Amino acid sequence: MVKICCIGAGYVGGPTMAVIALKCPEIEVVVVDIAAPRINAWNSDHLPIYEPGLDDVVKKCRGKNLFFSTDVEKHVAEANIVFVSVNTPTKTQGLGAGKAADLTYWESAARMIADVSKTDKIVVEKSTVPVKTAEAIERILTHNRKGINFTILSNPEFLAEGTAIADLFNPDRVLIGGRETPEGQKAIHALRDVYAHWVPVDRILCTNLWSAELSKLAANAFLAQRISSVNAMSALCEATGADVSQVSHSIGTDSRIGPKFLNASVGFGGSCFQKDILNLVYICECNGLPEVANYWKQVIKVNDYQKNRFVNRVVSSMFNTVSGKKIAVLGFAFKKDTGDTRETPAIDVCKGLLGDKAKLSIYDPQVSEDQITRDLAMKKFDWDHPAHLQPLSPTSNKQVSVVWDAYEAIKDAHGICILTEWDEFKNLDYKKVFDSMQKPAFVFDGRNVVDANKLREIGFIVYSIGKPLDSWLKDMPAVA
Ligand SMILES: NC(=O)c1ccc[n+]([C@@H]2O[C@H](COP(=O)([O-])OP(=O)(O)OC[C@H]3O[C@@H](n4cnc5c(N)ncnc54)[C@H](O)[C@@H]3O)[C@@H](O)[C@H]2O)c1
Ligand SMILES: O=c1ccn([C@@H]2O[C@H](COP(=O)(O)OP(=O)(O)O[C@H]3O[C@H](CO)[C@@H](O)[C@H](O)[C@H]3O)[C@@H](O)[C@H]2O)c(=O)[nH]1
Repeated sequence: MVKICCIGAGYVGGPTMAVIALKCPEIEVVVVDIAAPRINAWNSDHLPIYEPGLDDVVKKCRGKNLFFSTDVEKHVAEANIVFVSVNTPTKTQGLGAGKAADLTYWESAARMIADVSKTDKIVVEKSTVPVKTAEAIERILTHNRKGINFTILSNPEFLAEGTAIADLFNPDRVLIGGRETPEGQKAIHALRDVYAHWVPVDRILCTNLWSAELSKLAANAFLAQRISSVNAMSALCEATGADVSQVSHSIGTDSRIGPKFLNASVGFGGSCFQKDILNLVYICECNGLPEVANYWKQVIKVNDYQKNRFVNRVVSSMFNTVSGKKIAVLGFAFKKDTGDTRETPAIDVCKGLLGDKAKLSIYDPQVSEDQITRDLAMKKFDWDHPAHLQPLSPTSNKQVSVVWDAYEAIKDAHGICILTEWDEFKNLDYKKVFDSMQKPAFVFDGRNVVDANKLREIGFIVYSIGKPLDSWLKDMPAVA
């Protein structure tokens, strides 16, 4: 029987392994983690992450061929295939701080695999890592081996949060990179056989190790670049009277461009895009390619500009000050259908508004008060971010309340900022909302989810990203 062990029970390890277990009933899958609370949650009725469809998949296989455990060493020792799906955040200190990937967790996992293994293993890089990481990992594994053969593969994950289960069931492609040696090819085939249980073989792409590692960073850079491109256009739309949705639709019908990932927004967030582009920038710099590094860095700068621009729009529209004014923040997660707040644009927007002494009332259906408080207190690494990302003072903490209902957040507010595109924000009773607010009542739609014309008929002053401006907003000072 093939035994798979996955190190790291996070947003990738948990869902990915649950789907492998579901689709491959004859394979035993154990997901291990050093974080006991996370493993306990995976073994409970309240899974540690919110992801549509995940509960069903876990319930179908948990206790049969899917297990969650903190006994990391035992399960790694018993496995034939070990996936490593640990976090690889941006380094915050030392060489490459603010850009390079922090491989501490990866290295410690690799050392542990080398220490506890007694049989040959395929070690699969599931985490997103810098190109050439496999070489370093190979060195760690082979340096410590006692006659054991380790074959390393790169199998980056392309799922997006909020649609993880659908993405895993029906991936555009599965990518497997390996050494061009007989052992490397044999390992590629073994992993391909696992995915071939449900993924058509023509969608399983096999490449060399470095292409697979770099493809992951490249895919995220290209995706994020589309958002920064459309967001840059949104600023120009506001200045000229063009409508960014019409522009996106028009360019998206060109089959070479395609319609997806062209929604203008308050900025992209999530644990991956910024981290992976910074990592790419660092790799380019280390390889003596400053022009290429600067090209990709600009994607992040435009994203910061977009968040900054949104804050400035809010403040300048409200008579150039939000001091003491209640602002309702609807949505804190980085996108809908997830409770994940890593790098959410809401953090920067909230900090910007707090910097101008606003009082915030925040509501998100999936994010807890604890999480929001932690996020707003966290100091962001400042490599060359704009100055609006001000550290939070203890007084500004008192200016934040977190509530469990959108109407409660909105009551008596001067303005509403929609920062996540949760479906429920489209369907609020906006007449009731208007009646409960201070006047003039403002809506700043950072996700273009509301029908701006309908809201204007009710009496709101509405700002939608990249859309023709209300006459009220046109006369306000220029923002940048
Ligand atoms: N989140 C996503 O949507 C996504 C998608 C594709 C790829 N990725 C990449 O996948 C990797 C994991 O991302 P994530 O979002 O699942 O991270 P995560 O932080 O949710 O999970 C990582 C887990 O690894 C555990 N861990 C760390 N070191 C360990 C060790 N030595 N032994 C055992 N457990 C250990 C942590 O406790 C944590 O629970 C990252 O490299 C990320 O870039 C993430
Ligand atoms: O047209 C768009 C599409 C997305 N976003 C924003 O972009 C961010 C990222 O969204 P998305 O890519 O859907 O979610 P992630 O879970 O971050 O997934 C990305 O990052 C993962 C981690 O590497 C990859 O596996 C996925 O393929 C890649 O889409 C979110 O803030 C979205 O709101 C926009 O602003 N406009």
